[in-house]
Amino acid sequence: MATKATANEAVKRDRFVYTDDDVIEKSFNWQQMRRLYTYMKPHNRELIPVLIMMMIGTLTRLGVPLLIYYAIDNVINQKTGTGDTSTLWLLGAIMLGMYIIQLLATQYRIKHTNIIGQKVLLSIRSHIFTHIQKLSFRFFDKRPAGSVLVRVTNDVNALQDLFTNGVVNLLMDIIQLAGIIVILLVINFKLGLAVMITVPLMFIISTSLRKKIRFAWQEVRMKNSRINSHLNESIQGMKVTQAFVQEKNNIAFFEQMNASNLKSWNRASAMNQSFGPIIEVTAALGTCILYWYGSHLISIGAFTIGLLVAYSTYMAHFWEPINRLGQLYSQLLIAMASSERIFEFIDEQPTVEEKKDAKPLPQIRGDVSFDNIVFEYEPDRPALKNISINVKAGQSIALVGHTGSGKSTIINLLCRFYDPVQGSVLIDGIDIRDVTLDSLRKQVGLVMQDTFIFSGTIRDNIRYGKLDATHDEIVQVAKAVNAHDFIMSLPDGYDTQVEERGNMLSMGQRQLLSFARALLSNPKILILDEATASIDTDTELKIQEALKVLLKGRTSFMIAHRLSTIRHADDIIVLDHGQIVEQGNHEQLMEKQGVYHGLIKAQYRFL
Ligand SMILES: Nc1ncnc2c1ncn2[C@@H]1O[C@H](COP(=O)(O)OP(=O)(O)OP(=O)(O)O)[C@@H](O)[C@H]1O
Repeated sequence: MATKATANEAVKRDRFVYTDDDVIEKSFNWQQMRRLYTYMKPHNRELIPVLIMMMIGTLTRLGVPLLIYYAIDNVINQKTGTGDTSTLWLLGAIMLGMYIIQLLATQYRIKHTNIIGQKVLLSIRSHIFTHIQKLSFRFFDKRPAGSVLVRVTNDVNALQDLFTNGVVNLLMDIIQLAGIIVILLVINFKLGLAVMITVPLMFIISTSLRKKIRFAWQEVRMKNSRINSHLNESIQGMKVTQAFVQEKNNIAFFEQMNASNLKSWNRASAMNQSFGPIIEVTAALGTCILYWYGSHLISIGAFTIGLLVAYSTYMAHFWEPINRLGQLYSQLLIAMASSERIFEFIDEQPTVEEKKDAKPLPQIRGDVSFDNIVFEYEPDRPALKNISINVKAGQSIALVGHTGSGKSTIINLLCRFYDPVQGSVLIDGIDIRDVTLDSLRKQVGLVMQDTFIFSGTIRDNIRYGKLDATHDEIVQVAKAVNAHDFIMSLPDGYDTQVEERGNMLSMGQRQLLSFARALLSNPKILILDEATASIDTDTELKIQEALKVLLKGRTSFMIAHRLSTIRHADDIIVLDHGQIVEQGNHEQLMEKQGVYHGLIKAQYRFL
């Protein structure tokens, strides 16, 4: 039965709300199974020796009790307890040989099913990762980074058991179980039937108890993931927590979560512990029937001691396959939910797609026009309304306006992170929807406000703009944008390792690095999302000088906040609620005493 892991439940206390929207189990679905199998298919050939080894292992396991029966009934004299020693030695040696074969076959099977399983997981993981690289911004708008991460890690890992053990074990268990049943029935039909009363019993107990145990562990997992989310949030927001003196509140909440987790763990663990004894009692019931009815059959001469021993050995092997089949069922249900989420992801198509006949954008001059653009992120909530802008190659454009007025949206459309609902964006007169995404984005450089610094060295970070750049080229661009001096003052110069997201660098330094990165990639069109954070006048001067170098000979679009940047722009576009309300250079707009004049005056008021 599908289990919605309390989808709408939320842990709620003060500001903390965590929803559990993860469905851990789903009912069995053949179509999905078939789709999962496509990842397994390329490894079918590798599976053949594994299956052969599995067969050898199972057959030897089934053969051993028959040897015991033969030794007791045909070699050992039951009155004197003696027998033909050489035959007994021979039987012992055969049995030992069978055990060794069984051991080797099992080792081979486990090792190789694990290898194949890991290969399958690897191909699923890389399929998802490759797919993510192609998805459009619209997709990421809807999903927090965490949920994307979970797909690549947890959901793929959840398939691990199924691929490493599930498939081969299923076959092995069915063969072993069927083999034992057939042997027991052939030897003595009535006794076979009598002792097999325990089989359905074991199935029922195993599936119903396991279901309860599964749910109990799911609760533990859910609570664990809540704790992880809370931990993550707490660590990321530590500065804010301490600044607002919320530590005590945080600790209390964490303790409450921890206590609840422990309670669930104790419950699940107690259930787990009860599983073994209950099954043992059921198995003992089978043994009782065997000895009671078996000894009766022996007394009337219809059965032998050797067969009785063989029967009890077989019955000891009953439980393993039943147990594993039950486990496989749980694995399957979990795999259904995980694979559904994985496939939902893989089926997601990029909204910004390259046309089939898209051609590479030729080397551009840098003319840009927005032709009557209408755009909306959400239906019926236009973010841009009838925007028309014409920019000549080499001009610098400043986009200004209140927050939410549509500045970043214009930039998003120019990079083709989204497509307009109406109108078109043209570069050198070519509609950007007609060219390949690669060739477009290679010629449009983007310097973001939140400069992303990857973990690695300073040199690697600059080189991100042109992977084959030489050291000299890197130093040259760093010098040109005034970044060289600060880089050389770092412990290892260009080889200094910057930690994830560049926390060791100041805002201004990060911005200079991103300028160097952009200059190295040498795009004809440059987009600059100017950082708003106040930086000291010295750095501001450095940035201004760097900007002059950077913008030379390029068409530039700047989301500008600093007056020093705006003043020098060839054209200033003032946006309000997704519309252009004013356009002109600084002097013209100041003279007009309109929205721009108001914005500039407001900025001065704070200076
Ligand atoms: N990913 C998104 N999904 C839905 N709506 C969005 C998205 N991004 C922006 N918007 C909305 O579109 C409008 C324009 O946003 P945009 O980011 O272009 O403004 P902006 O002028 O760049 O603002 P800021 O100066 O604060 O960066 C806003 O109303 C915003 O709420």
